[in-house]
Parts: sequence; C-alpha cells; structure tokens
Amino acid sequence: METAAAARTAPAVIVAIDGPSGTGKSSTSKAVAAQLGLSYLDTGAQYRAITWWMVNNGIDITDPSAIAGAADKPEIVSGTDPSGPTIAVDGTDVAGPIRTEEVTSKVSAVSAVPEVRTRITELQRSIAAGAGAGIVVEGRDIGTTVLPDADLKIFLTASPEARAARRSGELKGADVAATRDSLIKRDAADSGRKTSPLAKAGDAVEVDTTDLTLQQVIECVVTLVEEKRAAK
Ligand SMILES: Nc1ncnc2c1ncn2[C@@H]1O[C@H](COP(=O)(O)OP(=O)(O)O)[C@@H](O)[C@H]1O
Ligand SMILES: Nc1ccn([C@H]2C[C@H](O)[C@@H](COP(=O)(O)OP(=O)(O)O)O2)c(=O)n1
Repeated sequence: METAAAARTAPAVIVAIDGPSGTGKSSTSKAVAAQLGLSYLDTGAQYRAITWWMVNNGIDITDPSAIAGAADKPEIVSGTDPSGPTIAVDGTDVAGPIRTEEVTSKVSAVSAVPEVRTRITELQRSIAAGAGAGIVVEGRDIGTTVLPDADLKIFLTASPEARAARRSGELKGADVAATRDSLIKRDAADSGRKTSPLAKAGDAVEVDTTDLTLQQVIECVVTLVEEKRAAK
C-alpha cells in the first residue's frame, strides 16, 4: 500500500533531450529542470571535459587508439543542480576552458571513440539512476542509447541559419557564416560516426524551434513532462 508521504511525492521522471548544436537543448533543459524540481545533466560538457583533458595531457587527437588508451584516466564530476551546474576534471573546475574554440573543434573526434563513449555513458546512467526526483539529460544519443527507457524523449531542431545566429550572438561578434559552417561540419561528424551517432529516437517528440521563442519551447516541454508525470 502507498504511504501518504509517497502519494504526495511526484514520481521520478527521466527526460531525454537531444538535437544538434544551437537548437536550445541546454537553455531549455536547465529551465525545465529548475521549474519542475528535477536534476539536470549536460552530457556535452562531459565530452568537452574529457577532450580538454586529452588536449592538456598531450594525447594525439588524430590517433583513436591513443584516445582509447587514455579514456579511463580523467575523473569527471558533473554537478546537476540546474541553477548552477558544474563540471570538474580531477578536481579542477573546467566550466570555462571546455568552451574554447580548440576544445569545440576537437570534441567530435574524441567523442567518436567507442572507449570514450562507453566510459561516459556509464557515468551518465549512474547519475540518472541517482537523481531522486528525476532528471533532464541533454545531448546527442540520450534517447537512443544512454536512456532508451526515458519517460519522455524530445528531439530539438532549428534551421542552420537560426542556430548560427544564436551561437554567434553568444560568441560576441563571431562571423555568422563561419559559425554556420563549423556547426554544419560538427553536425555531420556527430551524425556520421559509427558508435551512437546524433539521431532522433523513434519515439521522440520533434520540436522545430526555428520560429519559437525560448520561453515557448520551455512551456511546450514542461507541458509534455507534466502529462507524462500525471500518467505515471
Ligand atoms: N528558441 C530560441 N530562440 C532564440 N534563441 C534561443 C532559443 N533557444 C535557445 N536560444 C539561445 O541560443 C543559444 C544556444 O542555446 P543552447 O541552449 O546553448 O543550445 P544547445 O544546447 O542546443 O547548443 C543560447 O544563447 C540561447 O539563449
Ligand atoms: N550525448 C552527447 C553529447 C555531446 N556529444 C559530443 C558531440 C558534440 O559536438 C560535443 C559537444 O556537445 P555540446 O552539447 O556541448 O555542444 P553544443 O553546446 O551544442 O555546441 O560533444 C556527444 O557525442 N554525445
């Protein structure tokens, strides 16, 4: 029989949000998690963190076997509070360094190596399993590979032009055409790799954010999560 306390507590809900760069995954996931009292995990930050470590430790990024051999060396710790997510490698806060152009240009090569994906996927599953109230996990392969049994899967899209304009707005003055080209290149690498590529799960809800405000996207996802929770 259910206790009164359990009946008052909303069931844990697992939300997977995937899509290419600049579609609004991080902003939407953080806001939805904060609004609904859930944890939040940025899996791209974990792939960036392991890439940062490889670069800093002189690993040859063009050599997949060198990357594979070092994949289990760095200790990666993600803080999952949506109002202040954190990412640390071997005890060092790397939130800033993982956003440099150097890491951005190398992350697809590092994250394509199967040993890297196995390691990071295990970490992601253990974080999701430990999130008491539930969690919003965002990335590229969450609905397809990391959490195929998620309660709700969202796949965000937007035109390359909209995504490049959003990203170059963030990078203050970066050239929109160059940003667009580098986004398209990274999408192609992430979608074309053999191991768990960027892909929409068959049961994911696709939301095209090109002509939506961030607030509209957040409201749409919050409504979908609440519907799933009510049905649990
Ligand atoms: N629907 C939207 N309309 C306009 N700007 C948006 C929208 N969604 C996100 N943004 C902005 O675009 C940028 C990239 O969003 P982000 O959430 O980091 O995308 P992703 O995690 O998919 O790469 C941020 O500056 C964010 O504020
Ligand atoms: N679940 C994931 C998340 C990210 N990655 C890889 C592929 C992406 O190009 C990089 C960086 O992801 P991130 O979400 O930080 O990228 P953007 O913020 O969208 O530019 O990591 C992945 O392979 N699998």
